Amino acid sequence: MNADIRSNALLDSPYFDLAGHIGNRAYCLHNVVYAHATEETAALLDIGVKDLLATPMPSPTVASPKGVAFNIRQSDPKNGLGMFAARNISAGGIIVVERPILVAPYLIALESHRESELFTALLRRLSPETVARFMSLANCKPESECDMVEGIVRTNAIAITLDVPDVPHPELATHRGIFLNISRCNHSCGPNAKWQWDPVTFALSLVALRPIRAGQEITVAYIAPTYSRAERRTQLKSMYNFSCRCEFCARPEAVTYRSDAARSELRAFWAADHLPPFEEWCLDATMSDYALIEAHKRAVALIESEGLEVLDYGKHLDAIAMGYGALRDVEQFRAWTWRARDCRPMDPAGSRVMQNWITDPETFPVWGWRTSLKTFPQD
Ligand SMILES: C[S@@+](CC[C@H](N)C(=O)[O-])C[C@H]1O[C@@H](n2cnc3c(N)ncnc32)[C@H](O)[C@@H]1O
Repeated sequence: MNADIRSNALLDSPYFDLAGHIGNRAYCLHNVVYAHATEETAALLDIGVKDLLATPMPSPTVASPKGVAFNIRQSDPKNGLGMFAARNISAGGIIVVERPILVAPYLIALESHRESELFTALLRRLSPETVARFMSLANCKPESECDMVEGIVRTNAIAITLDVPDVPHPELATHRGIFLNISRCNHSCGPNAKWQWDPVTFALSLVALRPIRAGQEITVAYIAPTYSRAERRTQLKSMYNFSCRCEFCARPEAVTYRSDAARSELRAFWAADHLPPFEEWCLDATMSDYALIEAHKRAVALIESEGLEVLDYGKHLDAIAMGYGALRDVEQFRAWTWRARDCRPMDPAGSRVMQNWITDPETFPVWGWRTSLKTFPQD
């Protein structure tokens, strides 16, 4: 393979300088080796990138739940197959942890090969069962655009970042992976799950963003969901060739108008200058006691109405709890810390710390900061 692609012997060194070789890439086909696992992954990698990856890859730090939490079956007929909850799943719960079957750079500096030839070469390194499952995945691309293998990759690839230096060349870390189960998740503009990639263990977790009832479809967002309905639909059509049929796109026009405004407000929420930093609010008596708390509560309300827990929901809950802690409001502090703790069931260490704060609020690191520190600015 390398003979046909531009090669550079320098890249074969594990200590090579990643910068400076952008115009002279050499790739290799590589089967990733996992510790204590039999999953198979065929990867097309820059040779230098391959040498920087751990081998064998360590075991995932989070495991798939005991007993299958999902099944794959027909969704709305026009949406094809989808992933459905096999039992009730709580917010923050792991639905499945999966290794990719194929990995390739997001951008491949090709001189003579077509992408589809590279993907076909990768498929030859996998078992017939895995190849058959790959070939059964959805293909949204017309034949006039690309062949079936490339169409399947382009329909199902999920962006992943490898554990290699990405400065000043982010493309060296930026890759795409194909996952046999998680690829079956359909898109929603108010998704109830999200992808969480761990580059160190090469594992993708699917995590619930809010409680999902048994039988409900599990959805993710293929694109940033804060754009307007019209913008989202244009993007989904051009990237994945479908007209979104999620419940948020199906809302009546008047609701869509409010929804677009809410999403735009959420997109701007963390922008610089929008809110004073927490320490500044603690010190400045000219600001309302509730300035920060009310802003974050509004964001929480907008997120809940739009189904956008994917947008830092936990960070807003933390900020509200912190605000009440700084004001020494025991009751509200406990209530919001409880909520912040409940959206992190997979973080036992963090949950324990929060539980201690609920039991004894005075141990919260910024307890009473605003009530004891706030001063009026001097002229
Ligand atoms: C990655 S696949 C998802 C799984 C796919 N439904 C299957 O049968 O394997 C992406 C394709 O699913 C369909 N799809 C996903 N989300 C959809 C939605 N919200 N509305 C309509 N079609 C959707 C589209 O055909 C899209 O190109």
